[in-house]
Amino acid sequence: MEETTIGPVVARLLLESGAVHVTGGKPFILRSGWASPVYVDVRKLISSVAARTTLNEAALSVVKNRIGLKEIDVITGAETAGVPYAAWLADRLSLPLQIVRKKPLGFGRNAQIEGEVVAGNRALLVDDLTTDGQSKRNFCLALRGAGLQVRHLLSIFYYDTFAESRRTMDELDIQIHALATWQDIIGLAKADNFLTPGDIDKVELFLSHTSDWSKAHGGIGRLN
Ligand SMILES: O=P(O)(O)OC[C@H]1O[C@H](OP(=O)(O)OP(=O)(O)O)[C@H](O)[C@@H]1O
Ligand SMILES: O=C(O)c1cc(=O)[nH]c(=O)[nH]1
Repeated sequence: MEETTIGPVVARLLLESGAVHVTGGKPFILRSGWASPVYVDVRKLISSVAARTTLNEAALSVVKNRIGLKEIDVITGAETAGVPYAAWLADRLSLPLQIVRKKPLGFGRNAQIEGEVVAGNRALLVDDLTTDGQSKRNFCLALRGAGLQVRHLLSIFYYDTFAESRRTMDELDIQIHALATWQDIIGLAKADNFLTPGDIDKVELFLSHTSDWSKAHGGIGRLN
């Protein structure tokens, strides 16, 4: 897939599937405690065979053109929503698959990484979405603790508005490769009337003043 078409194509999938929710009332509370007027439910796409084909094409282009096929030994899906996308990609690339859990299972082998772990292998971490990157820190540290190398993250959707996520990626020395960001969604929503002008204003205000908006609506104002 052409590099320049990936963002708009994936944004269209998200908008057409109804994955982009803008609240008319109570704000959404996100994983880290941010309050938000929007919630992108990327998981919606796992049920669509057509979306699967498109996302696979987009992900393949990203791996080939931005990362390099020879740079990856294993595809690692992040619990929960990253797993299907990772499995599809591993299949297309004929690479091994792993799952990284949010925390060790707590019984049995007490494993946090499922599948075969080969120390030194270069893992491509795959998740459905990235907001402030705190889950990625957790996943990445678990993988590195097990001896894997992690330099690249493939995120189907990336907010790309939280200063915290950029800082986290820098600290972890990870490159994020997103198939779509808010810029793609807003651009398409404006061009094709997917969202009302009022909702677009609401989202844009949140995206440009994320922590203030969150704090004023009952969420956190910064990460602890
Ligand atoms: O913290 P970030 O790195 O910015 O990413 C946000 C996380 O929030 C979601 O997971 P969540 O735990 O809500 O749900 P899931 O178990 O369905 O994946 C999403 O799948 C990301 O893993
Ligand atoms: O950060 C989150 O928890 C989050 C945000 C979002 O838009 N969608 C989602 O599934 N999780």
